Amino acid sequence: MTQDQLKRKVAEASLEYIKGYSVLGIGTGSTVNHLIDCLADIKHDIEATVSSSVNSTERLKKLGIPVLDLNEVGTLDIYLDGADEINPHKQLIKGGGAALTREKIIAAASRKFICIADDSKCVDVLGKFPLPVEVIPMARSYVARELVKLGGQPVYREHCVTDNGGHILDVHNLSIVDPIALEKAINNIVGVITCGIFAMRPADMVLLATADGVRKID
Ligand SMILES: O=C[C@H](O)[C@H](O)[C@H](O)COP(=O)(O)O
Repeated sequence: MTQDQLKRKVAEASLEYIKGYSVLGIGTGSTVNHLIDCLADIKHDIEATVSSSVNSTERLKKLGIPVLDLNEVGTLDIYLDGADEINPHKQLIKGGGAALTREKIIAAASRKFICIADDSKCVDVLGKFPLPVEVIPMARSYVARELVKLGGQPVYREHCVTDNGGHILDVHNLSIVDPIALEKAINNIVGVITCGIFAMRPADMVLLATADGVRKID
């Protein structure tokens, strides 16, 4: 089975877990794109969504699924999103698609965060995937120097402007043994909007597609 087929499989499996919820938080990325396609079949049960990116918003609206501003909704019952890396504590690296800040806001504002992914995303220690850090553009080189002091090798993601007008630094060579401490340290650098470590607010449940089926990690 290809990685894309696994993504489809886990997206389909996640429908079971959104039954009974009429307002859904929807993430960003290729796994979520499969989920959005699957939502088309059950769109009459969905009152509205809150989306973490312009891309997901456009896809949802194309299907006729309403998208609301998070400010209008308040606390969300459920949020579904993919990940770039997942450790055994359900802590994540996210932001490969540059949507990390809005994703982190929706995750923080949600009672339950279900991460959907294929099993290639599982690691023991986070950091093999270069850590995305969203920065205010004028702070880019200052933040990069501070990230070097933390042991990383930041690389500017050229031609990428986030939905918030931010720039992305992808930080290589980090072995993230204490994800909460590093998340706090990076978020404390002046000019950082947020970093792609989701450790202070990890996923509550991970649905993982494997060649043998979808595994639930609760
Ligand atoms: O910014 C993008 C997001 O964090 C995605 O959820 C993450 O990159 C995983 O994407 P995909 O489902 O395409 O592997």
